[in-house]
Amino acid sequence: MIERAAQGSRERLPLGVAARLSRYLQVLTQAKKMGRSTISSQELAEYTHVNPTQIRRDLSGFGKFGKRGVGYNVDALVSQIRKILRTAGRRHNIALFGAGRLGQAIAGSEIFADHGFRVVAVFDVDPDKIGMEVRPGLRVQPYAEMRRVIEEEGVVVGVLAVPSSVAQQVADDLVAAGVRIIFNYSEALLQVPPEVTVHTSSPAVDLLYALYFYLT
Ligand SMILES: NC(=O)c1ccc[n+]([C@@H]2O[C@H](COP(=O)([O-])OP(=O)(O)OC[C@H]3O[C@@H](n4cnc5c(N)ncnc54)[C@H](O)[C@@H]3O)[C@@H](O)[C@H]2O)c1
Repeated sequence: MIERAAQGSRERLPLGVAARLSRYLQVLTQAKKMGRSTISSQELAEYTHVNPTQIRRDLSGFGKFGKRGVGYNVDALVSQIRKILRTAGRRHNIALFGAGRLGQAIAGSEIFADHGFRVVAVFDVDPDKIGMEVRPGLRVQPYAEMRRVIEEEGVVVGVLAVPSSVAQQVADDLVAAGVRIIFNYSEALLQVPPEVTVHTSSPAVDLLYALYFYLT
C-alpha cells in the first residue's frame, strides 16, 4: 500500500510512516551486519517498539518478501525501504560544525556511514583546530569558508557539535547557505523557517523514551 502511494509520484509519505520505515531500516541494517538473512515482524516489533500489526500493515506492500513462519528477507526489505525513502543509491553529504570532543568523535567514526551519509567537511573557528586531520583525508576548515564548501560539495545536512551559545548563529548561516536539514547535538532550541527540519539528538531524552517502555 505504501509502495503504491510512494512509487511513481513525488508525493511525500506521511511523517509517521516515514519515521517508522526509518526505524525498521535501522534494525534491518543492524541485523544485516550481524549476518541475519531473515527477520520476523515480531522481532522487528521488539526492536522498534512498533506493534506487529502496524508493522505488517506498513509492510503489506512487500508481501512477497514476508513469508509466514520465515519472516522478511532482510536484503530485499532493506532495498525496498530505501527505494521508498528515496535513499537508494544516493550519497548524502554532511557538513560538521565544531571539531571539539564530540565533533572529532563523530568525524572519526562511522556513525553516519550507513545509508549513504558521509561527512565531507568539518568547520571550526579555533585557529588551533583548523588544518587538523580528523579522518584520513579530512581536515578542519575555517568556518568562514562554510558557504563556498557547502555549495561545492552539495551538502544537504548540517550537524551541530558546537557550544549552545553559537548554535543559532550556525543554524542561521546554514539556512542562508540553503541547507534544509540540521542535526543538532547542542542543547539550544533552534529557530528555523518551516521548510527546514531540525533533529535534536539528546541521549537523556532517548533514555526517557526507553524508560517509558520499561515502566509500562
Ligand atoms: N547530544 C549529545 O549526545 C552530546 C554529547 C556531547 C556533547 N554535546 C553537545 O555538543 C556540543 C559540543 O560539545 P563538545 O564537548 O565537543 O565541546 P567542545 O568545547 O569540545 O567543542 C566545541 C567546538 O566548537 C567550536 N566552535 C565554537 N564556535 C563555533 C562556530 N561558530 N563554528 C564552528 N565551530 C565552532 C569550538 O572551537 C570547539 O572546537 C555542545 O553543545 C555539547 O553540549 C551533545
